[in-house]
Amino acid sequence: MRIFHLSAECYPVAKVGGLADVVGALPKYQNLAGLQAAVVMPYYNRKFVHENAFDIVFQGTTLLGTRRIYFEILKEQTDTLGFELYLVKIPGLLDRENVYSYPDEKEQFIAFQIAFLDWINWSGQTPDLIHCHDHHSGLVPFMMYHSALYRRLAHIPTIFTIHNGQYHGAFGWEKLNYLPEIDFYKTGLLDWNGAINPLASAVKCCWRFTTVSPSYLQELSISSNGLEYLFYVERDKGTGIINGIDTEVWNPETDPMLPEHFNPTTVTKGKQKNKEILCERFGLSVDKPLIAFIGRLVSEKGSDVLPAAIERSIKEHGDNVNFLILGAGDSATELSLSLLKQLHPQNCNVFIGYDESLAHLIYAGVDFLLMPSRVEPCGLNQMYAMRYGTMPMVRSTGGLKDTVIDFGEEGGYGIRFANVSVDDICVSVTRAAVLYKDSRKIQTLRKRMMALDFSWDRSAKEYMNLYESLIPKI
Ligand SMILES: Nc1ncnc2c1ncn2[C@@H]1O[C@H](COP(=O)(O)OP(=O)(O)O[C@H]2O[C@H](CO)[C@@H](O)[C@H](O)[C@H]2O)[C@@H](O)[C@H]1O
Repeated sequence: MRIFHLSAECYPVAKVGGLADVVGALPKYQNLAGLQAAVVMPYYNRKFVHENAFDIVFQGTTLLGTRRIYFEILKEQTDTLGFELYLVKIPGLLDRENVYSYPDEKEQFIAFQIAFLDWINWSGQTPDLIHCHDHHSGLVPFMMYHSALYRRLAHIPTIFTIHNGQYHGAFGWEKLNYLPEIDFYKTGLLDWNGAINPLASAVKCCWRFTTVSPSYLQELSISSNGLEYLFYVERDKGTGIINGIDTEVWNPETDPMLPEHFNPTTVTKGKQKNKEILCERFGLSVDKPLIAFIGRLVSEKGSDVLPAAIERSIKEHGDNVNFLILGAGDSATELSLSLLKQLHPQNCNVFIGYDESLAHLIYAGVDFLLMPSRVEPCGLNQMYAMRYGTMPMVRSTGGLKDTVIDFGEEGGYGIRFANVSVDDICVSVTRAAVLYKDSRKIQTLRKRMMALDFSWDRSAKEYMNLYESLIPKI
């Protein structure tokens, strides 16, 4: 079965967040299970692209409104990532360094999708299924089924996976002419609330959509930035499949980004060594419980509550608890965190920015990972943390609810709290600080977490079952 995954991000080519991790891992595990899964993404002027060799496998021109654009499809020569990787390169549009936030972002992603469809159409390829991820590829199902240009592809099933339902990629109707000639009677399938909404269109037009956890599927009908009714009406098309993690990349026994490797037997010593290195670098004490936050500093992640919660916790615990933050995003939160670091240099440090290897060291070296998310479609950080013997402290929502059981319950291993509030976070910090003193219990819980199976094998199988239900002949 030949599958194309379409995504704006893919680790290690270009990563902004968890979307990249999933698209960089799922196809690899699908291929190991016997599928032929490939990834198609925009070309980025980045390290991976410079360090690997590519062939131009297709060249074409297409129209974006009145503008004729030239595009190339590049294929990485050796399939080094465990799957075929294709990049869509469009000079002046898809050849830049960053993934998001350019003023002509809409044009970039529309051109990406059109170039992909033109390529498979004109090169005579007929994949068994096309799997689109998030709104950046959300117009593909509509164009395949309602543009005469792509009639040859109209029988191919499409799956749309929602990693983040807060972002829709919506734009005004004045840009309709960017799309190839479409069936005018079907324009309602593009619309939500008076705009062209790629996420809504994908949910309406795809054969099936998935969310990255079962709880998130339920939550979308209650809160999805205006699409609640759509998710309610289309609920029977949706399936929640929890993400896996790439256990080859995230392996504390072999991770090249860790100064000290460890396994469940050597976890206490291994984590202590990594903690020492981390504390030395950030001027923190190894003897105190160390709680970290890693992620985008945005409201979805609840990061705006962190400064007040950390400040109060430090006071409540008479300086006997330490915090380390790695992230970037909202400038007001960045500023408050930086001030906090100046006020409490012995108890709190902050690294504003993106640093993949520091993230690995933090997962390995800290005792607890705090995730006070308002919205968390799946969350990968808590799974990375547990794989590295670090206890997650999570707000009970979305995928966090589906993957973390409170240690107060039978067989539990994490800390859960109900609200994104200073009060709830402080209570969980207290629970963490008390637990930290019980080293035997901590050791038992670390081993329990490290024994959990968050590998892709299970989730890849669930996607496979879904694909098979759409293509009965395989
Ligand atoms: N400053 C920084 N430096 C280094 N590394 C950093 C970093 N900030 C974030 N990261 C890394 O980026 C990834 C974030 O993954 P998440 O799943 O938490 O986030 P995201 O919200 O982007 O993804 C969305 O898609 C994923 C995948 O489906 C869902 O799990 C999630 O709930 C949904 O919001 C992790 O690998 C984390 O270590």
